[in-house]
Order: sequence, then structure tokens, then C-alpha cells
Amino acid sequence: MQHFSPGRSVSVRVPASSANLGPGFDSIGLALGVYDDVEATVTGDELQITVEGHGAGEVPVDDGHLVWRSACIMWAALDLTPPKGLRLHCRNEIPHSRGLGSSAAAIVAGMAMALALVQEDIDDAESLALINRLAADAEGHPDNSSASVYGGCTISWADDHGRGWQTIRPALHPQIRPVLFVPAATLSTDKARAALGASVPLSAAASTAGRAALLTEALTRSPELLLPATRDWLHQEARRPAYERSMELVDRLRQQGHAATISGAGPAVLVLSTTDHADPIAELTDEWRVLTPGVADAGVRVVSRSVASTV
Ligand SMILES: Nc1ncnc2c1ncn2[C@@H]1O[C@H](COP(=O)(O)OP(=O)(O)OP(=O)(O)O)[C@@H](O)[C@H]1O
Ligand SMILES: N[C@@H](CCO)C(=O)O
Repeated sequence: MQHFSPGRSVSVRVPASSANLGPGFDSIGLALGVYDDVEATVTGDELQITVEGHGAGEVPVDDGHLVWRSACIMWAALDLTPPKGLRLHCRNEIPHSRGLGSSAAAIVAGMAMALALVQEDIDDAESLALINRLAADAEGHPDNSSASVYGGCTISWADDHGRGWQTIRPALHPQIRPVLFVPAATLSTDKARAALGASVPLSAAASTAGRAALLTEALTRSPELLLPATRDWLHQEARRPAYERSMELVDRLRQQGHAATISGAGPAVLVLSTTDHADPIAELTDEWRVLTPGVADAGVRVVSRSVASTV
């Protein structure tokens, strides 16, 4: 472990994610080929934050910035005092508050950057597990953050012994293609979570558990089962008033045979398509921005680092 050296700089890239995929509430995530980049340079001076793309002019650019706050969580876990000065430049391609995991991506990017400034590699199992655990704790649920950490499709659960979060990365069927319908409207995850009750009927829990089990088969071996496998009774109906237009689109697409769900806490809509069906879906509506980003096979990574002494 090294101390912060002025001039040291790292750049990390993190993918967006779609969570839940229907019945996998707070567990299943899918990394998407839409990215945020964070460049950090130790200056020894003060905290300077600049933002390009989504969030520019909206998110705080002081010590309330989510990337910085997340970096501080990582340094605290490593028993390190944050560097005195840091220049942070954020280039954000991930839309905020649409259900594409922007907050999880920012948290993972901040934690990965913090670790990369003090050690050579972050792609070993131990480092990724540390980021995965701290990021899920910070988000309060692991589905988005685990996909941003590991890439691909992830299934996460809370360890039975209270030791944190576990994640596996099943091999996604190669024909599966995510199609996202992104509206102009936003919905914060906090607001969407507040719409959920504390309990659900046993029949809803049992039906959803069955479809979540089916979803793992559909995602890995039998994509022809994606339509029944993406049905949920736990969260989408309860949140319908918060994203009425999105649910109308989900209902319409499902009636047409597409495996449509709300992406994360919404309001974006995710269709799990296959190579055979992607183009016709993209033509279904012009009311929404349609993205076909592909699955991000890789999770967070360091894209460049330098020890130049210019600060
Ligand atoms: N790159 C970023 N830099 C700083 N703050 C960010 C960044 N991305 C997200 N945030 C903060 O997180 C908020 C959005 O988080 P929220 O959890 O509501 O939505 P989301 O993560 O985009 O969607 P979901 O969790 O449903 O996938 C933004 O309003 C902003 O405050
Ligand atoms: N599982 C979370 C995902 C938020 O992106 C929720 O639906 O609230």
C-alpha cells in the first residue's frame, strides 16, 4: 500500500446497469454498454470537481459529490486519510434517475478510483469483492452496483452470517440483447422505494420466487422463456402510479410478446430481446429514446494511470 503522491493520476471507467429484470428485485443486475469515466489527480492542494455530460450543473461539485463521498468511504475502510487535494473530472454518459444505475456507477467509480490511487491493480478478486461489498452497503441493495463492479449478468445476495454481500456472475446466453426505452421524465430511486409496502401477499412472493428461478434458466440457457421469466408481482404494480407511462409501455410490449420490464426503479423500460428480435422492437415507438447499448462484459476498470509530477 502506498501513500498518495502528488501528480499521481488514475482514470476509471464504469458501466451502467439495469436491475431487477422483473422478478430479481434487489438481486439480479445486468451491466450495460453505457459508461461514466472518472479521472482523478492528486494535487496536494484542494478538492476540485468538474462534470461533463449528465449531471453537469446539477450535482454538487464540492465534498457532497457522490464520487468523492464514495472514495472517502473506501479510504476510511483502508484506514487512510483522504488526500489533501484532488482534481476530479467526471464524464457522464449514464442518464440520472432513469433506472440505469447512475448512482451505483458513481459509487463504484469513486471507490475504484480511491483504491487505484493507492495500489497497483484493482482487478484481483479481493479488491473487487471489497468494492462490491462497500458499494452495495452504500446503495442499500447490491443489484446495480454488482453489475457495475463485475460486468455481465450478476446475482447477488446478503450473506447469512451478516458478513456482507455475495455475488455470482452466471454466463449470459449470447443471443440476449438489452433494448432500453428511456423517457425524459425522471424518478429517484428513493421515491420509488418509498412506494413499496413492508409486506406482500404470500401468493405474490411465491409466484415471483418461481419466476426468478425461471429467469436464471432463461438468462443462461433458454432465452425463449424470457417472457414468462420476467413477470414480477413484488414491485412493479406497487409503483405503477409513479411510472404510469412506463407501465403502459411494458404492458403493450408484453402483449406483443416482448420480455419487457421496468429497468431498476424506473422509469426506463428494459426489453430483453434476442438477436432475432432487436430491430423490430426499436421501431415500435418514437416517444422514447431507444438505446441498444449491448451488455458490458467487463465491469469497472482502470483505463489509465500515471505518476507524472505535473499537478
Ligand atoms: N455520476 C454521478 N455523479 C454525481 N452524482 C451522481 C452521479 N450519478 C448519479 N448521481 C446522484 O444520484 C442521483 C440518482 O440516483 P438514483 O438512485 O435516484 O437513480 P439511478 O441510480 O439513476 O437509477 P436506478 O437506481 O433506478 O437505476 C442523481 O440525482 C445524483 O444526485
Ligand atoms: N432493486 C432496486 C433497483 C434500483 O435501481 C429497486 O428496484 O429499487
